[in-house]
Amino acid sequence: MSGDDLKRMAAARAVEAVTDGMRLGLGTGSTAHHFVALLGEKVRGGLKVTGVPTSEATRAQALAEGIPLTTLDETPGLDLTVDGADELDATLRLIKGGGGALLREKIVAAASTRMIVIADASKKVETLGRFALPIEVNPFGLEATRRAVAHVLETHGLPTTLRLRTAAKDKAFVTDGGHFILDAELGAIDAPEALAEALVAVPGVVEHGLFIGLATGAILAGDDGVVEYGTI
Ligand SMILES: O=C(CO)[C@H](O)[C@H](O)COP(=O)(O)O
Repeated sequence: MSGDDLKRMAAARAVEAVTDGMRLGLGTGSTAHHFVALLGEKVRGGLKVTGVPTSEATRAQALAEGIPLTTLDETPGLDLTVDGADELDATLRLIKGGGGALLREKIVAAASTRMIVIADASKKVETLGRFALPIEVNPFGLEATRRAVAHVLETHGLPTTLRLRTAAKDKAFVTDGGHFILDAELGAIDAPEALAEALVAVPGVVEHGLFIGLATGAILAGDDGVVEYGTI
């Protein structure tokens, strides 16, 4: 089975957890794309839900699918967010932001009673850090912020190389919120909570991709089938 088939399989299981009247956070990325497409089919079949998209890309897709949308200003509390992840560990700590939507993804997940991660089984790791940690920063003072972030990484015994994420033609990638992303190749993050706390304390850091205490369940699809973790 292809990786994309596995993503769709995990998404299909998550759609089963959606019930009438739910206020949903709609994730970003290729796995969440499957979820939004399958949810759209259900909505066209009569399911009543409202969604808050975590990116402009997901907003466009959800609108095309006919999924009614709301905002966190109109609807500050959500029942369930379904989103992908770049990595997750056994305690449902995540690295997210490979698609650059980490800020809105974290705000939406934090506003939700439950967050289900959908992914192919290759995303599960023993120790977070194989995937480069995205750190979203304000463009103002980029070099000063980069130095301060490198200092935090050094004090946590981690590699300090930070790569400014680029888009087409070597231009800096710009998030939906108008920020840049520094990707940190860390290898293994032994103390994610401490690192998360230290990173958000750096002026200029808008958010980082460590999602701790947010996911309540995970659906992972592999060649042997679907495995669920936590509460679905
Ligand atoms: O965090 C994300 C976007 O910011 C995505 O959820 C993450 O990158 C996983 O993407 P995919 O489902 O395409 O593997």
